[in-house]
Amino acid sequence: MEFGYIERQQLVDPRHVYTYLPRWSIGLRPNLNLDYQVPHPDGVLGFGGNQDAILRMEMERSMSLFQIMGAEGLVPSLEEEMKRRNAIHKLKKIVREWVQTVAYHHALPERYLRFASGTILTYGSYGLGVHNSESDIDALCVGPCFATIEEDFFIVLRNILASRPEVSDIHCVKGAKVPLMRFKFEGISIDLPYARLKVISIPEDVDVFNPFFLKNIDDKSWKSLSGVRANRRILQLVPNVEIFQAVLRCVKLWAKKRGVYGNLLGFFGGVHLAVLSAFICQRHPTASLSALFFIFFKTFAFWPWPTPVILQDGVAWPFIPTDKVLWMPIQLPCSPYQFCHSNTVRSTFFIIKSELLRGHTLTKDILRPDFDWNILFEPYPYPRKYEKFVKIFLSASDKDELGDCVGCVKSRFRCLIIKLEELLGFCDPNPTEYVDVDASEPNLVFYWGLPPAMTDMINIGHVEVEFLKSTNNVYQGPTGKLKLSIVQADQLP
Ligand SMILES: Nc1ncnc2c1ncn2[C@@H]1O[C@H](COP(=O)(O)OP(=O)(O)OP(=O)(O)O)[C@@H](O)[C@H]1O
Ligand SMILES: [Mg+2]
Ligand SMILES: [Mg+2]
Repeated sequence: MEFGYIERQQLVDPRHVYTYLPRWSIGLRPNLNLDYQVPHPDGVLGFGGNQDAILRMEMERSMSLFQIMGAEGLVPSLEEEMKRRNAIHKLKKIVREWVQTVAYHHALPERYLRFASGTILTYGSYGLGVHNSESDIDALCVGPCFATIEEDFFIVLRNILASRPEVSDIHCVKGAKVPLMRFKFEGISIDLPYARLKVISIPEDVDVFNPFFLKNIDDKSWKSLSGVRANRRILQLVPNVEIFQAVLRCVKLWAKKRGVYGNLLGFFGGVHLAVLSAFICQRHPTASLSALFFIFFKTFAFWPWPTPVILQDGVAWPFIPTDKVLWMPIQLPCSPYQFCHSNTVRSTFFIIKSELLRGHTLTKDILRPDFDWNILFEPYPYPRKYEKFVKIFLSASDKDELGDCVGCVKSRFRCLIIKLEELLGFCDPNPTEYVDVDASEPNLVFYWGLPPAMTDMINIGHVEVEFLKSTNNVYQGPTGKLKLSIVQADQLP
């Protein structure tokens, strides 16, 4: 059913053979050299034929995408939106008061005291306007020169937040590339990194591109600011923000349904998909939503990786070489033009590629009368595709401890994927998180697909020990439990 009509294509176009192969076999094959060219703008869908009819069809396809977005709850209700705005408003107030407290503790002279201020800048999916009711709010706390990250942010502000009735589940993630506090504010997940500027007074909507505010800032602050700067640049570069938001929502939905969303597992993160979507929107300023979604697949299914994807903004960027092997380099559109951090490994690269090819195969006949978007968004059927899975079971005596332990283990998932890849040649890290309701302790479970051959030969106990060693380097808190085992498809929840 799923690929019923593709069979015909398979006869004429050998590259569609790939869509038939299980994900695990794709990586074992040499790359086909496809002489592919990015399609030319507008009207891409209608080669010849009646232009009016084509436009009408395109509009219909775009409308059904909007309906799917609504049905999937991708657009938050007005009430949810107000709740988020209110949370940010309150957070800004807390930050302003915190700056005053810290200024007082640091004995800031009276004449400066009344100017001392800080602010909150939102970014991530919320900043781009593509969040849904489940998304976190990525909020950068911007503080003045005298407020340190170690004491004033991670201790004083943390205690202020912890004492508020709206705040729960607060964790400090100090060891991350971008150190942050993670907590719930009135039930909404907040990621709160910190940037310290070398000024005393910070305007509420401080210009993150103004060199005056960026002078002499430390490395951590620079990294924290880069998220906000990248997001704002993306919004400046796309020709139509609303269409870009719709494309990105659709692309994220597709990636989540097909199990290729989650940077920690080696798949796309929000920022990667934002740059890829912006890239398409920028090159096709007048194309409709359905056309852009089609072009997205057509472009990236055959992208000559590792050629980097670079959003143009009128200046020729230097190509910044890196010593790390990058499978899918995607450049951030703001100085210093680094690549988005990525955990992609060989397995996840080929999984992403195979899903992009599937996307292209399914959307290239978008104007067919019986075309249906729902097939594109069908969840990836793991239990049908793999016989064996590695089960990763994490548990702890309470929810807080589990939160810490999960954060740490997830940050080391790349090591585990690489280990399994070394032993078995392939691993499909399904990002879905399950809970074992029969277990007595709070827990979280992952099931990653494995290739059929050789699974019986690996010593999963040994893999567990090796993986635990790698997590011990980053996790010194009270220990949660980690158990790896191999299970059959029919043991999946
Ligand atoms: N791998 C990365 N490389 C560079 N910047 C990143 C990376 N991951 C996150 N960021 C920055 O942090 C922001 C928030 O990341 P987050 O993981 O919350 O994604 P998101 O786009 O908000 O999607 P989601 O809806 O899943 O939360 C991104 O928009 C980006 O600016
Ligand atoms: Mg986010
Ligand atoms: Mg986040």
